[in-house]
Amino acid sequence: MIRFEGAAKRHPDGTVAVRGLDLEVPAGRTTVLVGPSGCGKTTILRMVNRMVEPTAGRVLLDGTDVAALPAAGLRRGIGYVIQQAGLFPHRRVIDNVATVPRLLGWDRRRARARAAELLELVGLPPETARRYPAQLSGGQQQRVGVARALAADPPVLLMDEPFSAVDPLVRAGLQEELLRLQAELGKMVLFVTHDIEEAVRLGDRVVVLREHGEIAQLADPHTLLTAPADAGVAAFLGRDRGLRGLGLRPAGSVPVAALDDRIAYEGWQLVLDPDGRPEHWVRGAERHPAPVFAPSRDSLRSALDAALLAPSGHAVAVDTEGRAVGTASRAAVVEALAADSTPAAPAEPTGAPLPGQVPHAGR
Ligand SMILES: Nc1ncnc2c1ncn2[C@@H]1O[C@H](COP(=O)(O)OP(=O)(O)OP(=O)(O)O)[C@@H](O)[C@H]1O
Repeated sequence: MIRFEGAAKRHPDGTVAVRGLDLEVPAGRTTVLVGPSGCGKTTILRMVNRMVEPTAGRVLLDGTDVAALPAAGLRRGIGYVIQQAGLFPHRRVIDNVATVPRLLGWDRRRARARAAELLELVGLPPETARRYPAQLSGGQQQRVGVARALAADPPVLLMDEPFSAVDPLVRAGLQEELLRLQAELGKMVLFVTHDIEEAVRLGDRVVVLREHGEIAQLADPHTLLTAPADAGVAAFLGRDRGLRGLGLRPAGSVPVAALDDRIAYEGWQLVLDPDGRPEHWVRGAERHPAPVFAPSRDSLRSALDAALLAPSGHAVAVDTEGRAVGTASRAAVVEALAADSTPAAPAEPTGAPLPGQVPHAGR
């Protein structure tokens, strides 16, 4: 387990990158740090392998303060994957992957055999082994980066935006591969991304950060999407951000409940204009716009946006004329996402989807 105890980083110029983080990263699971640019994600990740030393607090790895461990040895025991893979350009792919085993004193033959095994594990054809990194595609280079990080079978993998430099299709393939690998290997993965779709897809737990590495919410993806902690998190999940893959899928599968005055929308009441078009959600003196989606025309993305941004937690479904026909709760939208993303699986009769099902919503 990795444990951050009041871990903070203040740069010499006074910039506070991370104000003081308390966080536990459990073994065998994938924990994703997500948040806007500059919120401190990379800084937090690098505190683990001592590429950044905290200016206050500490980071414990399985109970030992990493500051007490020699940096080189610590890093050999932690896989590290970065954007653009960071491969050695003048070494062949096989020798890139064999680097850490060689540093650990393995003979060349054994290190190369292990490297060949790993290239296969990450889905690279054997002929890529003899090539140089520049002779591979971006997606293949990222796979080599993952193979290299796994070479010494480290219990911990740090991944810093590892897939953000490749196009969306390749990226989806790499994410798929990581899910498969993780199901097989069960590493302690700490993964950084600014993409909420990637976060909910890969994470067993998602840590939404705001400025200075402050935790806005820590939850499994299902909880995050159905019960964002506050308006800031909802806005981050909602409009303009991530979950783009959902934009291609129709919202027709979202179950819409009939409008009913008796439903308590957490105290909010929906106000319609004389033609039946939604105007506002009103609660006492509070008044908020009522985000809508048209099931016949809009995407799941629009339905999710509307549900996340509605103060009542319910999106208003409208017909093609914009008249309200019913409402859909956040949970209903998220369940539609989960159902839609697992068409091949036998249908679960009832109950909320488990964490781990919903994260694959982007597929
Ligand atoms: N050497 C430095 N000196 C001063 N400020 C720094 C230094 N390195 C990073 N920072 C600042 O610390 C903050 C956190 O940086 P960090 O790279 O951890 O953010 P991030 O969330 O990973 O961002 P991004 O998503 O853009 O990569 C930023 O405001 C950044 O400008």
